[in-house]
Amino acid sequence: MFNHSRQGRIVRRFGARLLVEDEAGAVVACVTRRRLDDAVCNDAVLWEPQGDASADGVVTEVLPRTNLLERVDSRGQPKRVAANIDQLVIVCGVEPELNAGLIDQYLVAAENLPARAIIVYNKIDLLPDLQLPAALGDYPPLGYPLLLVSTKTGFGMDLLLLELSKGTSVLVGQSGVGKSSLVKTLLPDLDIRIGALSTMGGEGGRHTTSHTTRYALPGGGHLIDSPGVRDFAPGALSVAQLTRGFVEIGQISSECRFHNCTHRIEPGCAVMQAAVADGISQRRYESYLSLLTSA
Ligand SMILES: Nc1nc2c(ncn2[C@@H]2O[C@H](COP(=O)(O)OP(=O)(O)OP(=O)(O)O)[C@@H](O)[C@H]2O)c(=O)[nH]1
Ligand SMILES: [Zn+2]
Repeated sequence: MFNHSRQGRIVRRFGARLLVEDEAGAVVACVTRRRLDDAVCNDAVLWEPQGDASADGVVTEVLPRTNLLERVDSRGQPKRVAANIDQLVIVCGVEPELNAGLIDQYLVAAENLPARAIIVYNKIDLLPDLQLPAALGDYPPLGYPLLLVSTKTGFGMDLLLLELSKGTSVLVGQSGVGKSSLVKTLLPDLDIRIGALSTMGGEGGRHTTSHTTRYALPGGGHLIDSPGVRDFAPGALSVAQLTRGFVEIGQISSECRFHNCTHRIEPGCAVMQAAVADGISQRRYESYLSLLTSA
C-alpha cells in the first residue's frame, strides 16, 4: 500500500483529539486511528491526511521519545505531561525566599530525565545591591547556567530567550516565583494563540489554558506550558537517581572504598572527605543527605 505517512509533532492533546504541527509548521487537527493513549504534548508522531469532517488527519504512530516528563497528581498517581524535553528551566526568585533544597531536587529530576537544566533567578529588580543568596553560587561551577532576570523591568530577558532558543523547555518552580509572569513576557500574544488553538482543537471554542501546549518562542526554540507543567514537583527518588542527580557526588563516588557507598556513614567515603575539605559544597552534600533519608 502506498504510504502517506508524514512526520509531525503534537502541539496539544484534548482527549482523543490532537493538534499536530506538520513539517511545514502548519497545525493540523487530528484524531487517532488506534487508541494511542500514551501520546502526549511534544511527541513526534506519524500521521496521515484524511479529508472527512471530523478531522484533517489521523495519527498512526508515536515515535520513540528521548524522555518523558511525569508529574504526580493529587492522588499520588504519575501523570504523563510532555515528551522530548531538552531543558528544565528552574525558576526561583528574590521572593519567596530561596529554597535551594528544592532547586537541588529539580536538578536531580533534570539529570535523570535526562535534560539540561538552567536556573533563572527572577525579581532581580527587588535586589538593587545584587547581593545574591550564597547558595546560588553552588550552581555555575557545576555547569548550570544561572540567569538573573526581572519580568517587571525586562532585565535579562534577551539572554533567557537565547538560552531557550537551544531547544524545547519547560518552566518549573515553587509558587509565586513568577512563572506565569515569565510566560506572559516570553509569549506576549499567548491569549491569541490559545484562542486559535482552542477553536481548532474542537474544544468548543473555550479558551482553555489548562491543556499542556507547545509554543514556538520568538527567538527560536519552544516552550511547553500548562499549569500542570509549572506545578511539576519532583517525586520520590532512589539512591541511584540521587547519585546521578548530584553530579559532583557522582563524579567523586568512583573513589569511595565501596562501590555501593551511599556517602553517609561508610568508611573510606571520598564524598564525605570532599565535603569536609570543601572539595564539594557542604550545603549540597547536606541537601543530598536529607533527600537520601527520604529515598
Ligand atoms: N518585583 C517583581 N515582581 C514580580 C516579578 N515577576 C513576577 N512578579 C510578581 O510575583 C507574583 C507572583 O507571580 P506569578 O507569575 O503569578 O508567579 P507563579 O510562579 O506563576 O506563581 P503560581 O501561579 O502560584 O505558581 C505576582 O505578584 C507578580 O506580579 C518581577 O520580576 N519583579
Ligand atoms: Zn561515598
